[in-house]
Amino acid sequence: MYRVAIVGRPNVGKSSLFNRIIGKRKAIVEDIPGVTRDRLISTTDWRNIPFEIVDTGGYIQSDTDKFAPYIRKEIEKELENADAFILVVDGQTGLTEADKDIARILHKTEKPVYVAVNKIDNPEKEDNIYEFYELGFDKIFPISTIQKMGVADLLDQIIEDIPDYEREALKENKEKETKSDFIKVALVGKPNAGKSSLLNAILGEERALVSNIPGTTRDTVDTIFEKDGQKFLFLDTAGLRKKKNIDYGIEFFSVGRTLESIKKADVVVLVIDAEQGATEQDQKIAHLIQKYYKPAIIAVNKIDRLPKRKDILKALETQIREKLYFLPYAPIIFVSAKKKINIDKLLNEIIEVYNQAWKRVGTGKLNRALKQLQTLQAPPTYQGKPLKIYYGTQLEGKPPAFLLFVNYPQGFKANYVKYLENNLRKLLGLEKTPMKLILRDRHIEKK
Ligand SMILES: Nc1nc2c(ncn2[C@@H]2O[C@H](COP(=O)(O)OP(=O)(O)OP(=O)(O)O)[C@@H](O)[C@H]2O)c(=O)[nH]1
Ligand SMILES: Nc1nc2c(ncn2[C@@H]2O[C@H](COP(=O)(O)OP(=O)(O)OP(=O)(O)O)[C@@H](O)[C@H]2O)c(=O)[nH]1
Repeated sequence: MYRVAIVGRPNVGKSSLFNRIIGKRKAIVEDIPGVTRDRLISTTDWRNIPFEIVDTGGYIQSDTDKFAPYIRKEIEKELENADAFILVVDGQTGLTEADKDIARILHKTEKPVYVAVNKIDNPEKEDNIYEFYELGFDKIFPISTIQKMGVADLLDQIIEDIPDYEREALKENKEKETKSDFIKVALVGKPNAGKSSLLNAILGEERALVSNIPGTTRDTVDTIFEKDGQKFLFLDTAGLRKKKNIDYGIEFFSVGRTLESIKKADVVVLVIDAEQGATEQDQKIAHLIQKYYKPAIIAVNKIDRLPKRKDILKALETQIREKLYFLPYAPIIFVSAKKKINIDKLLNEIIEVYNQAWKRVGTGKLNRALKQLQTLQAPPTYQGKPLKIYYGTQLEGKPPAFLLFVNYPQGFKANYVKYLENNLRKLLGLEKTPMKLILRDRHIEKK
């Protein structure tokens, strides 16, 4: 996903801007190796276009140039990761040496840089932005996060500069993802959920090969496992096979490692402790799964500890669905690693979910479904004109992504897109996989 990083010296209002952009959404801490300060990240959208926004955090509470080395290191890390930058500066203080330092680093990249001159709380102060042209960037916006001014214009410009989605999607596919012999599985979950036990239950008596797959990070160890002719590759199982003694705080949960496994996986198994139900930490991991559009299974472990009553399981399922409402496609399976309950079922579900993620839908079938859904519930109007979906086509690769050509992409509100998504899942047999709907202006095609 397109990633926009907020950078700037301390106290200019980076966090205020970040919070204004994400609104009521939740941010999670992103763990980047080598970075000294926490980074907050959230997926958000503007005019229906999703993107990621990162708050690179404050650096050091000092206004001397002593913090320059830190800033340099942190921003240089982000130069690779982000697709665009918002350089926040303080319009009341004016241009500082530290701003220039940061600008110098940002000039190393070709990626777009937007200068947000913050604390312009009064339109009369807009002239304060001119001195910032010295930084060498021409997209400069007066904003006030406190007065809620200027942020929309800034976001409009950012969105406009995002390269067209289809090209992006195709570029991803060029990395040539093909359906391989192995299903790469990440077993993730909070400490003590039972990941190690579950892996052992899966491996059972059968001898698993522990392999060091070349090209992956040096210290990861993956485990190959084969059952009834289907090969599975369990990712990063070193920590699961040999217990590590890391004391995760209750508040802080390091997602770095988990994130790496999730990114690599074909299917993510999120292990949840049945006695606790879905917790805040599970929610954080689930957000990552969703963010990377990963097929997933929610394995509710330790059911041997619960009384064998249908209503209890039902209530647990409801709690999990509510808490992890943004992963509606992930099947829930109740398992016990200890008593080996439903282990085969879990493996079969991994295969099923994997196959759905690779499913190809014919253009005829897709367009009949789109037509049917528009007839059942017509899209709303936009600026007095009826919205229309002309036709759709599936993009290459997984998970299923559909490009829909419409008259006004910006007019389609989230609830109608959700309606389409939910019902396309049913009509196309994609209930267990994430899916992307990309709305595109039909006229762009002709440009
Ligand atoms: N007047 C005014 N003050 C603002 C505005 N935005 C932020 N501030 C104030 O500026 C100060 C710093 O804001 P933060 O958002 O914490 O700045 P930051 O860049 O994230 O700071 P660090 O975490 O130290 O790097 C706070 O006291 C804010 O209230 C604004 O638009 N106008
Ligand atoms: N009753 C019961 N206990 C289980 C089950 N699965 C795991 N446990 C217990 O839960 C505890 C944690 O299990 P682990 O497999 O070490 O959990 P983990 O998720 O790998 O933990 P970390 O390595 O800390 O991330 C151990 O005491 C296990 O014996 C289960 O199905 N039933």
